[in-house]
Amino acid sequence: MLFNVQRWSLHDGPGIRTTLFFKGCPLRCRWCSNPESWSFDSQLLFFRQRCSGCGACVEACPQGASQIVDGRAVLDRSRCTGCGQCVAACSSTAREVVGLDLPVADILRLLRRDAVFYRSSGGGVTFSGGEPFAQPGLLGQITEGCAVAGIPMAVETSGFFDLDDVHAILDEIDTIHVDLKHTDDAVHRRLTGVSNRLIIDNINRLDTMGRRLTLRIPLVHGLTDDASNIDGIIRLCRRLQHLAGIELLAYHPLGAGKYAGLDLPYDSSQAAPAPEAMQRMIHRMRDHHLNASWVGDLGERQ
Ligand SMILES: C[S@@+](CC[C@H](N)C(=O)[O-])C[C@H]1O[C@@H](n2cnc3c(N)ncnc32)[C@H](O)[C@@H]1O
Ligand code: SF4
Ligand code: SF4
Ligand code: SF4
Repeated sequence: MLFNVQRWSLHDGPGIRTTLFFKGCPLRCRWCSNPESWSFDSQLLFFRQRCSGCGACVEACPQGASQIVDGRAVLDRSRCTGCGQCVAACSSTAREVVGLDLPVADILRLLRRDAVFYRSSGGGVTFSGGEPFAQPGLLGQITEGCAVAGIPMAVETSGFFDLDDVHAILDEIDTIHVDLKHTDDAVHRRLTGVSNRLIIDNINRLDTMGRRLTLRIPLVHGLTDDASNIDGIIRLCRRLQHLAGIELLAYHPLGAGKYAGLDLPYDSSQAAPAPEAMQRMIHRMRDHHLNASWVGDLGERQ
């Protein structure tokens, strides 16, 4: 299952791209801008502040998951299956379903239709998410179809996957972006819910296999921008033989509203490091002959 298909994307790899966002992720990064990607199942986003209390969703719901209480709709998530039947009934755009269960043939048709733009711009398809490697069956069928159609492929991954399971898929993918959120395992567990050992192991294995990868670091002030993390990343990167570059991503709060729509808590005190601190990190990495750049909110590179 996907949760979004973004055409004309300019920042998820070279050229003009179509980005496929895969649903489902084993991590829970505190700052994640795509919390609707976490669950592998279809889900309802419910924006309470837009609700007029008309009651149409109560009629439409086959599960009895919606009720009107004090003039506003209340959603019982334990009953909601994310079927989306209430969405069309709601004239206030208070409801939205995330989850696209598209047949692979339709996805490939869409990509082939955009292929003319890939050819003229050096672009292609990018697999993102969520964690694209967490759905190896779907990803494998799409990569197979893209390989036949000659569509260049890129991936944005958390690095948290079983490399042995996805070896053949990786062989088809041209451009690899792997995140590393923190080099300290205990901190990584606290911030993302999982250990970083598999991620670091995969980065090292990909490098040993001769794969050129770009390492991405999301920088959240006070969480991932500490000197020990930057030093740890420098140490790791200096050992890699095929590193294409390091991209520092400054935290942005663009996903904040979706947490409320999913009834998830969000820490709105999170912030990006100051621009001067970002520049210092870049220079420190460059002092170690690493090809580091800063990618801003809108994908602009500095
Ligand atoms: C949404 S993720 C999808 C790929 C994969 N799940 C991962 O984390 O690498 C794509 C990129 O967005 C970054 N990202 C996620 N939330 C962010 C935020 N609030 N601010 C800046 N970058 C963020 C991730 O670090 C990752 O490099
Ligand atoms: S998504 Fe389906 S189950 Fe959930 S509230 Fe709407 S109609 Fe009911
Ligand atoms: S249909 Fe929409 S506006 Fe009407 S009660 Fe339900 S959520 Fe509120
Ligand atoms: S790994 Fe990516 S998609 Fe998963 S929680 Fe972290 S930022 Fe979000």
